[in-house]
Amino acid sequence: MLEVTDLACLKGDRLLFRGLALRLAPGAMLRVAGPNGVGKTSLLRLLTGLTEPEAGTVSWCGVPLRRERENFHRALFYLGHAAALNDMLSALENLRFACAAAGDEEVDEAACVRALERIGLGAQLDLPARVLSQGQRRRVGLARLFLASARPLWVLDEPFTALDVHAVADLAGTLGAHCAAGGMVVLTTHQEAPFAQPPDVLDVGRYAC
Ligand SMILES: Nc1ncnc2c1ncn2[C@@H]1O[C@H](COP(=O)(O)OP(=O)(O)OP(=O)(O)O)[C@@H](O)[C@H]1O
Repeated sequence: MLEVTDLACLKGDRLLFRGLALRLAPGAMLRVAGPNGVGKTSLLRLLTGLTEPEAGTVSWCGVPLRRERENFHRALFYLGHAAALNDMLSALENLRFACAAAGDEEVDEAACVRALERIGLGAQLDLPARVLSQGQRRRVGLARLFLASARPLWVLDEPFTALDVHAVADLAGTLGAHCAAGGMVVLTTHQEAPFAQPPDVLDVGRYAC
């Protein structure tokens, strides 16, 4: 269970939002909505513990994040809005590096190959990231979803960006299946996706200062 109470976010000398509250139970999917610049990415970074709130608390299983970091990070899969790839490394090497950096020690090369094949990059495994298209770069990051089923909380910033219509539908199905299995998803997106069960929506603009 992820719970947020009375959250405020300061950027520079500007208070973006305050009084924001949410609760995410197993099986739930939440879409964080609002116009450009309202603070969606900033909220996701607060939810993942990457940044500290100006006020309020983010709790995981009833314990504030600042006292729960290790357990929380084992439970979290976070995908930022930029595809953070090393252009010199291949798609497979990038995925293996991302898994190692996240502490997924049990993930071996064969599992990474299967994940990349599952996401439609079977023919690009050994291509350097610098020659991949934007959608293919996005897919390298998303391939980790197929290795992260043990992590209940998925926080995804614009996961559909640059994906074609089939990949959008496939990803929507993957996220729905994760929730149906008791996982939780928080995402931002500016585009509609064909979810079988429409996610709950949190409009950050309601809390804007
Ligand atoms: N150091 C800073 N000083 C002042 N404002 C900042 C600073 N850093 C970020 N901001 C502002 O914080 C706001 C929130 O940015 P954020 O990326 O969270 O928005 P967003 O809702 O995710 O936008 P988008 O839909 O465009 O991705 C923006 O208006 C941005 O200009």
